[in-house]
Amino acid sequence: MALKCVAVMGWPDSGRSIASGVVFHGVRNSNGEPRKIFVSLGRFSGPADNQKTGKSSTGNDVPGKLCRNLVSLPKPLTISVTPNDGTKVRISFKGSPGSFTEDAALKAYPNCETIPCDEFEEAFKAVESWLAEKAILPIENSSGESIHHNYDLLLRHRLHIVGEVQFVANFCPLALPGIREEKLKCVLSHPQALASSDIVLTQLGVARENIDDTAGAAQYVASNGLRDAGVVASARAAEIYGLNILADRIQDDPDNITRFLVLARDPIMPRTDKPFKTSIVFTLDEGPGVLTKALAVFALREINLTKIESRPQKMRALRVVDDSNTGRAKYFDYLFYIDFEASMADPRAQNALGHLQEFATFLRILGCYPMDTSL
Ligand SMILES: O=C(O)C(=O)C[C@]1(C(=O)O)C=C[C@@H](O)C=C1
Repeated sequence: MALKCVAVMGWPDSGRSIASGVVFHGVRNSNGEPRKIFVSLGRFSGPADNQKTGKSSTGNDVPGKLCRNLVSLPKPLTISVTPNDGTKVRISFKGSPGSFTEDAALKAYPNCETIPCDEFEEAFKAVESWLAEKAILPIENSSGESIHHNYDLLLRHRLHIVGEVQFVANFCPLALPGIREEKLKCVLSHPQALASSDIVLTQLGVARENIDDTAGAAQYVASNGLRDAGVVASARAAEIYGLNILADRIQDDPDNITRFLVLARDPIMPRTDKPFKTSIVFTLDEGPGVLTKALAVFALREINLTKIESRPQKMRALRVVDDSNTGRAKYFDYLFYIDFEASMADPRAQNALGHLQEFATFLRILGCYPMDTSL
């Protein structure tokens, strides 16, 4: 059967069914039965009552049909947009005021109100409970580290990626006023900041102590008046907590970039008039070459991949390949996270995901959002 892909974009019109996504018609299992046929970009919170008419019992558009009222959709959200009523957009983040994540939020939304949270999960929950409109979280660092926990949270929660921010973190050693660097016995900071400042910290010969976030470390040293402890944090943290900046840019790699994701309750409208990226997560059946086949759906359409990450499926980490469970290996089941350079409004991306949906055992679009090309 020929695969037909239809992009469906819509907006909640009565609160019940949020129809914004990509629907793939005509995908069937090997036994000929229709397979679950939509890939959610938005939240399809109600069942598709009538796939033929595209109307729910309440008369709203439902997944399965192209919405006809595209022209009357509300203005799509874009990065740096403030709410219409003039209030500041509220952005939750994990960390203390003065952290690099807050810097990234201010880069994308200069007039935003930031909401510090103790944990990443709390930042998600702040958006889900309408305390914040958006959340921002680090996802990867150019030094090679991915923040794996945040990949897991993206899947566990139903927020949508609506933007990315690339940010060069400028690491500065800070200390109480009057303290010179020779007096420091230890330096406190986020493990990423300590690892990225290895050369300078080794020269100083100081012990290193991990703290949850760079600005939290600055706050701790300042509020406890620690005279033999320094901090690696931002210049803004120095200002907020009354510390002195002893040096600038001590990171081993001056272009050490952290990539942050901006999340919101609703997706934004995919566009083709500027570079967009799409992030997905999927699972595959076990078998030789299945991942190669999955990646080929993008290569065939000349779609560039910018990131691939795999994470074990936490809920069923071990799969028994032999029902008798005698003498056979057990495999980990993996989730594959991929970012690719194409908008879901681009037929190439729709076709690639339609193709992937033919053999992926699970597929979710985490978001389609403008690429940060500022660096
Ligand atoms: O601790 C901070 O200031 C943060 O914003 C967190 C974080 C991270 O999680 O990687 C962000 C960017 C910097 O590279 C260091 C730490």
